[in-house]
Amino acid sequence: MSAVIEARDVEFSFGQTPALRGASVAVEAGEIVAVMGPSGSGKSTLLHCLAGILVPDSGEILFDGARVHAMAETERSSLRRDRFGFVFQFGQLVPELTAVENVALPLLLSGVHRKQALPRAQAWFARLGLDGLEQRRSGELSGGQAQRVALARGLVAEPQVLFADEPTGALDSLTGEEVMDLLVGAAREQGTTVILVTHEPRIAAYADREVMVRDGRVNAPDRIAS
Ligand SMILES: Nc1ncnc2c1ncn2[C@@H]1O[C@H](COP(=O)(O)OP(=O)(O)OP(=O)(O)O)[C@@H](O)[C@H]1O
Repeated sequence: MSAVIEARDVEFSFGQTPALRGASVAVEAGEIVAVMGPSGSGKSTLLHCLAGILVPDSGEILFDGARVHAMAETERSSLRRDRFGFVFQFGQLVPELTAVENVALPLLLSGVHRKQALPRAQAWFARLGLDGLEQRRSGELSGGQAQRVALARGLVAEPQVLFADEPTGALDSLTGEEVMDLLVGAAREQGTTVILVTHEPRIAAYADREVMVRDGRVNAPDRIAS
């Protein structure tokens, strides 16, 4: 099978600080991959390069046959909006909007009319056990509830790839596992590919496969010891 998204020999530095030093990884459609590794090893930078948020200094990012590293910012921005979904450690909900408006946001930004977007967003509330919380603002939600709202926002537009950077990092372990059950269940149902950055083996265990980032490079787990 061929990869839906791939990094080839990617290098990226923040000024003088090298974050990626020839990172390569290929992820197949529908696969759930956990990106593991020590703090500062380059996990988030790799995710940001794959998602077209950062542009590599050298190397290639390929998505569905397209050369993401060579795209103009406007093209990468449409790609992120139309084909990718995102969930971060701290849900990053827009505090001025209600929970249902937050979930509807990616649809509204893609040009879906409010009349269609809000019911589609609404449908996620029952699915994620959030019934009745639609009109709350982020300050009126628990951490676990807010993260489920963020997950719904990441998946509502049925992205091809969901990028999740420590999505359970701010949650207690039980709530974190609930969020992971929902994330994996919904992704499998939609056939969404998931790239999940985590340093917790318990969370990585939800993935089909783990890759390990060390010193800005990606190793298969069985090659780490050598
Ligand atoms: N905005 C930035 N400016 C300068 N250096 C940065 C920036 N972001 C990351 N770095 C550096 O790049 C390297 C890789 O960072 P990155 O955040 O990708 O690692 P990580 O594996 O995700 O770490 P963590 O698990 O702690 O989140 C580190 O040396 C880090 O200090």
